[in-house]
Order: sequence, then C-alpha cells, then structure tokens
Amino acid sequence: MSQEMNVLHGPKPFVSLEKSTAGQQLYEALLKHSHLPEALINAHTGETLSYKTVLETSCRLAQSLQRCGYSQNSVVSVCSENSLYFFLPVIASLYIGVTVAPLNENYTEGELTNALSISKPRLIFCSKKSLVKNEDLKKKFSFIQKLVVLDSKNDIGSAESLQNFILRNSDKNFDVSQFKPLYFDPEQQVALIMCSSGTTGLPKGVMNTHRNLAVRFAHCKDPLFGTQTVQGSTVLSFMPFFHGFGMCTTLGYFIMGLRIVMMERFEPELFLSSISKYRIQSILVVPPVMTFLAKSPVIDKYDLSSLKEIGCGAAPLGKEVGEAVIKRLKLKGIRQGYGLTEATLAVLFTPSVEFRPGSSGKVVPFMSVKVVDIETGKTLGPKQSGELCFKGDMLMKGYAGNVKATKEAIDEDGWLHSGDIGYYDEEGHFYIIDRLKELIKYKGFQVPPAELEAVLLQHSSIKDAAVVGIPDERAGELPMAFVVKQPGKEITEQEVFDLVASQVSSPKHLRGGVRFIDEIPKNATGKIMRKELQKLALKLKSKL
Ligand SMILES: Nc1ncnc2c1ncn2[C@@H]1O[C@H](COS(=O)(=O)NC(=O)c2csc(-c3nc4ccc(O)cc4s3)n2)[C@@H](O)[C@H]1O
Repeated sequence: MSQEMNVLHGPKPFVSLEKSTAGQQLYEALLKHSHLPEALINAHTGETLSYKTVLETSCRLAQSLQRCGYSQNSVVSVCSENSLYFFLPVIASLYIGVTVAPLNENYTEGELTNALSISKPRLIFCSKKSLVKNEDLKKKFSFIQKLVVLDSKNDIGSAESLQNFILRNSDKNFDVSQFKPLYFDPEQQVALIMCSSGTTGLPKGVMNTHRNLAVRFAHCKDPLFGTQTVQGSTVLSFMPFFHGFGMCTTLGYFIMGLRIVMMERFEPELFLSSISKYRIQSILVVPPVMTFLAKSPVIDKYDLSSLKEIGCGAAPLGKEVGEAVIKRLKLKGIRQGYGLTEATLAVLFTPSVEFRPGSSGKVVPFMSVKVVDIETGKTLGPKQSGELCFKGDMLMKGYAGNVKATKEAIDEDGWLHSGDIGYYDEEGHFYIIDRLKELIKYKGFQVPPAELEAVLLQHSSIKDAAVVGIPDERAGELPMAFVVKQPGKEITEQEVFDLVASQVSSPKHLRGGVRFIDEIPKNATGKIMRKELQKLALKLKSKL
C-alpha cells in the first residue's frame, strides 16, 4: 500500500488488538486480578472495593439488568460524582452490550435535558447527591423508566438502591464462573455515548465503540504508551469519570489490575496527602494542577517521593510549568497526552522514553495523523503548522442521531478533523499551538460558545452575543461574552453574568467577563469572527 506523503502512523503495537468485546476483556481482567484486595480506594473516606467485589457485583448487576429487559443497545446513564460504585453499572453494561451515557452530575437541568434528549436512557444510576435532580428529570422525560441509587443501602422513594436492585433480580446463589459476557461485533457495538461539542455548535453524543476501548486497553499494556506501572501499583484519579479522560483511563486501570485511589473532585491537600499515604506512583492531571504542583508552597509539606509518573492533558500545558514540576518533583519528564472525545482518549502521547518539553507526544499505535494546510487542505511536512487530522481504530462511530455533524467531523476518507492547530518535528513529536475551532477549555472542561450564546439570545434585552475564550494562567481559558443590547433596553454586566450562571454549570460561567459592543463582527457567511473578538478581548484586558 503506498504511503501517503507526510502521514504519520503509530508504531507497531506491543500487543495486538483483542478481537473480543470490551466487556469480555474487562471480565477476564477482573477474574485474573480477583485475588487483589483493593481495586478502588475512596481517598475521602478510606473505603475500598476489592477486585473480587467489583467482579461479582458487576456480573450480578449484568444479570439483573438482563432480567429487567435491558439488552444489547439498550441505553443507561450514570449520573454521579466519582465514587467507588460508578464503574459497576459501566462494566456490567459492557458485559451485555448495553450502552452507557455518563452524565455530569453538576450539569443543570437545561444541560442535562440536551444530553438526555440525545441518549434517551431508560435507566439512570445516580447518587444520593444527584437523586433529586434525576427525579425531576424522570418526571420530565417519559423514556426514563427507573432510577437506581448507587451509594445507598436502602431504597429512597421510588428509587431502588443498587444492592436491592441486584438482590431482587439476580440469583441468590449466583456463581461468577457461570456468568459469561456476551459477544457482539466490537467495531459496531456502541459502548459509550459521551458529551462533546466537537468543533462547533451544541454538545453532541459521541458514540465510542467496544473497538475504541480495546485500542485503549492495548495501549495500557504497551511499555511505551501505557502507564509505567505494574499489577498492584497505585494510581490516583480525580478526573471526572463522566468525561472520556476519566472514564477510559480508569477502565484501563482495571484491565491492568492497578490500585486506584479515587477522588470525587480535586482537593489540594487531600490530593497531596493521598499521594504520600498510598505511595502513589502515577497520576493523571490537567494543566491547572500542574501549575499548582509547580508553584504552591504547600507541596513541600508532603512526601511525594513515591511519584514516578505524571500524565497531563486535556488542555495546553506551558513548557515552563512542565519543566518546573519536573525539577521540583525530581521526575524524568512529563507524559503529556493530547486527546479528544471523538477519538476516545489520547491519540498523541509521550512515549515513556522520549520526553520532549512542550510536546504533546507522538501518535499512538493503531492511529495515523496528518497536518493539513487550513487554506489548501494540502498535507504538510515537519515544522509546518496546520490542522491535526486523525484516522484509525480510536475514532468514534459518529455523533448519535446526527449524521450531518458526523460528516462534518469525519471526511469521506475517514479523517477526523480535530479543529486544533499544530506541527510535528523531524522525530514525530507534536506541538499544539492553537485552536481553530470555537471550543473553549476551562480547566480541561468543554465550554461550547454556542451553548452560552443560545442562553444569552433568549434574553429580551440582548440583540446579539458572542462568547470567546481568553487566556488564563490558572484555568487555561476563561469564557468571555460580547453582548449587543436591544435598542432602548438596559441590562448590566452582572445581570448578563447571572443569566448565564443560572442556566449552566460552573465551568461555563463567564469568568472572563462581559463586554457590551455595538455589533458582533461576522464574515460574509454570517459566521462570528472569533479571532477578532479574542484580539479585542486581550486589548480590553490589557487596559484593565
Ligand atoms: N494536550 C493537549 N494540548 C492542547 N489541547 C488539548 C490537549 N488535549 C486536549 N486538548 C484540547 O481539548 C480538545 C478535546 O476536548 S475533549 O473533547 O473534552 N477531550 C479531551 O480533552 C480529552 C479526551 S481524552 C483526553 C486525554 N486523555 C489522556 C490520557 C493520558 C494523558 O497523559 C493525557 C490525556 S488527554 N483528552 C482538543 O480538541 C484540544 O482542543
């Protein structure tokens, strides 16, 4: 097959791609690790779950789901903060071909309405904290037939507790060895529906398949592209499990038999004390946490000598910040990764032996990448900047129920257009330098401008609006709104801020501020000229 010029292919994989389903691979891994006393540890409480418990409970839950009529292609959601129980319905569903649509438990009802309208789950596994919100949603959406509470011993109202749901619907003398996960075509079977706005517009439902997950599982076993740990090693994860970063890395941890110390959210002192207490060897973070590790004086209060590896991604990491952390924590380097939900997880990752300050890594096995000129579409060579495009087994099946958006994201040759600008050096190390797409990233969280603009345009005093990201050392970017008032109408910056804050979750709040403007600059096709607004925002910021 002729090699297209300047297309970079991932290296020969260390292990071949398993042809079984993600559920079958997880079942085999949990069985293999079932002697290990700790799979998950809750850093806040010290509570643990063993691999044996994860295996048995997930199998019994799978049987319970089947007996309640949930079968291949049924959809369930998990709407919970990170918890010991979060992955039980995820793994159970993967055994039997049920699709999981994780939901951000901090989403407002409006945000959840959009996500639920796409995935239409029949059952939502929720937490006690998110129960009331999900009960309201169940009243609003007839397709939601059942709520199961993950972290309650007892039923709460009409919501069954997880343990009662399992007790009432699975064999009393359940035998794990008799349970067999189903086989189905991993390439076609949708494992996860993940929220992402992609390059433009409102959040959509990314369909990640069992094959997508199998690629991640193969990466985990790869000495160059996996976490540098061995079975029984301890990792720390506070990445939100509802997001691809937290979801797919943690599933990989189960495959490898790691001891996973999980946190509900990032709490600086608990983060540091857990590294010391559990002798954590590897952590995954986003750039704001790297800034904390580089600069906070509190770091020196803790023994972090067990830490051998830091993976960082989901947003740009400043080269200087990375180097400061390497020096302070005496690490060999930072394993940067670049990923997008539409490609499951990191598609660029720092090989364990090739650290390059400022680089987001090299293309991973089973994937190919090219850089294309944004004007001509020509594939570019080393040191030439253009849009990163990806192809391979990590690409999503598409956006659920949205063929048009899928075709806009993945071209007819099967290349996913990332909307990110970067280049690669002579050795194939990639550097991300800009974002072509409108997406804003606040602490690694997606902030789709179109979503906020839709909220603003609902207000009778607002004639037009545009939201752009402005750089921020701590958070990466802050959402900022430019607003055109309706003639004769009044509204203050604070009222605009409060309007948005009342309808969307915290990462999307207008922390970059609100500026009133006579007109939103648009091109001949009516598209908001966001780069111009970003330049104006920076000019205004410099005057403050
Ligand atoms: N390293 C990076 N540098 C600069 N920008 C980065 C980035 N990673 C994501 N982004 C930005 O987020 C966008 C995608 O946002 S998203 O859809 O919410 N998805 C993500 O951000 C996403 C999904 S998985 C994932 C990662 N998995 C990892 C596993 C190990 C590791 O060490 C590092 C990483 S990053 N990131 C990208 O298009 C890009 O704009």
